[in-house]
Amino acid sequence: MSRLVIVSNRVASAAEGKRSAGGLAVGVLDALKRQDGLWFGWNGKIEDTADPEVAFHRIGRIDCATTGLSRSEYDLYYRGFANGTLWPTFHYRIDLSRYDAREYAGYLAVNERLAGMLKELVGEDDRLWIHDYHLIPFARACRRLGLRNRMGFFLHTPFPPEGILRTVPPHRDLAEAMCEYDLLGFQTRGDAQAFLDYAQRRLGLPRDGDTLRGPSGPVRVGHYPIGILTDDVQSKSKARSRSKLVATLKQGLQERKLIISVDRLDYSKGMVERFNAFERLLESRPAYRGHVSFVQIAPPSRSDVEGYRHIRRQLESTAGHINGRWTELSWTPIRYMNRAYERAALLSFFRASQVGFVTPLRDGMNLVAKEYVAAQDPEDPGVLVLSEFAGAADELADGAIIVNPYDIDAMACALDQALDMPLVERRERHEHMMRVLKDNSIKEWRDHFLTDLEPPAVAA
Ligand SMILES: O=P(O)(O)OC[C@H]1O[C@H](O[C@H]2O[C@H](CO)[C@@H](O)[C@H](O)[C@H]2O)[C@H](O)[C@@H](O)[C@@H]1O
Ligand SMILES: O=c1ccn([C@@H]2O[C@H](COP(=O)(O)OP(=O)(O)O)[C@@H](O)[C@H]2O)c(=O)[nH]1
Repeated sequence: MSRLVIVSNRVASAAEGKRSAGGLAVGVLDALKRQDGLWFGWNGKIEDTADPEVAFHRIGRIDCATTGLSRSEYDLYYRGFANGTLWPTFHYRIDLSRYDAREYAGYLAVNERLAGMLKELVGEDDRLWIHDYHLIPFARACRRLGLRNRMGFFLHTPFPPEGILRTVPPHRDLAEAMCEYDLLGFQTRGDAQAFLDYAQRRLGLPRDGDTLRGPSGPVRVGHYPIGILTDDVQSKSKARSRSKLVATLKQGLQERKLIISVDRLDYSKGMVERFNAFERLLESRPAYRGHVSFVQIAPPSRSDVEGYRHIRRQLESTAGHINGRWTELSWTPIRYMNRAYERAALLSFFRASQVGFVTPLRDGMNLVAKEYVAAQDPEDPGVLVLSEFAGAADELADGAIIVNPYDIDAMACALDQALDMPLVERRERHEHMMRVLKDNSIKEWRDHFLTDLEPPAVAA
């Protein structure tokens, strides 16, 4: 029988429900919960052994197989090409991107090693679903080893337009490697279109509707916006709304309104601009001084990559400056926390807040935006202020207040509008967004992708 085999750099840890601060692991775990399958990838550890092995653990019905990375693999593949070159470029930050041919060679080598390990674990009928920018050449490595399985690839980040992609020297090799998959999935129509444009113009591939004629066969291209377990988020946030943590949060607020943001500490998330917008609100509308608090939860991420160390210093100094200027004996305007919370706790914080402030400069989807909406009390919902550059804006534009995260004044106005929005309008907007989230939950994401991965029916 055919099994679903998921391959991603990040695999959820054995203790399901443990703190997890990344959307890919959260999304894949939710998608696999209802189905038997195998999930293969990195165990998150640096292990200096000449002969890395595969270890197995189970999360519910899911078998997980993981392996370590050696120090040099970690440096070249994860810290180097994946997060020092591809991540910034795919988020339109070519100023933060660098290129080193040795890192690219290391990236290819890790893909080959992982493909070799996976070969021993899969049957010939298994469907392979590969995730994210770490593993672009994975299908090509598998094909070279003789694997003929159907293979689909889903990119969780944005895919940039040609002019930006071409700043990565091996751009052509990467795009050709993408054409070894049977199906390529992107978060938004715009991302899918950017890839199709590149493949047609630069690789000269003929196109038939949503399918490219690649050198090794047809490559179907589509967009599959990742969703959440909407009902589950709703019930968890309600169940936790009377927890000790929420009581502590409310005690600290003392009836003040709460603006909340949650992001991995990443330069793509637009946190400096967001802090500045909050300060602009205090400057321009004095009535809010002492009456609104902003909580930013930002667990550290990839802290051994230079761009991340820099943004951390910048945020510390910006938050310090704003709090130094505005804090009163009984009120601290920004509470900036570099720690992760369990997801259920975050959902209960969302429900206790009046505004979800989600303003990335660029983001593949941003699951926090969707979780914020689903976590609200439908009778008295908070308002989502959302960047137009988050993938989630394609679906939530009619219910959220959409902002340009580079426009500090406009973001301050949006906060004012959100804090002051009448109940009737908040309910209408929330209802609208909930319909969208229920119609495109994580189940639809998985089912649409896997249906499209099936081979086309052969005419009798
Ligand atoms: O694995 P890490 O290096 O610790 O980083 C965490 C994950 O970050 C990124 O998540 C993306 O996927 C989300 C779900 O589709 C999406 O909402 C978000 O916009 C993306 O940024 C990254 O793409 C993952 O590979 C990482 O595991
Ligand atoms: O302290 C934290 C911070 C984040 N998250 C979860 O991590 C995911 C972040 O996904 P998102 O798509 O917003 O961004 P990413 O970090 O993947 O770029 C969401 O499900 C959050 O609820 C969490 O569980 N604990």
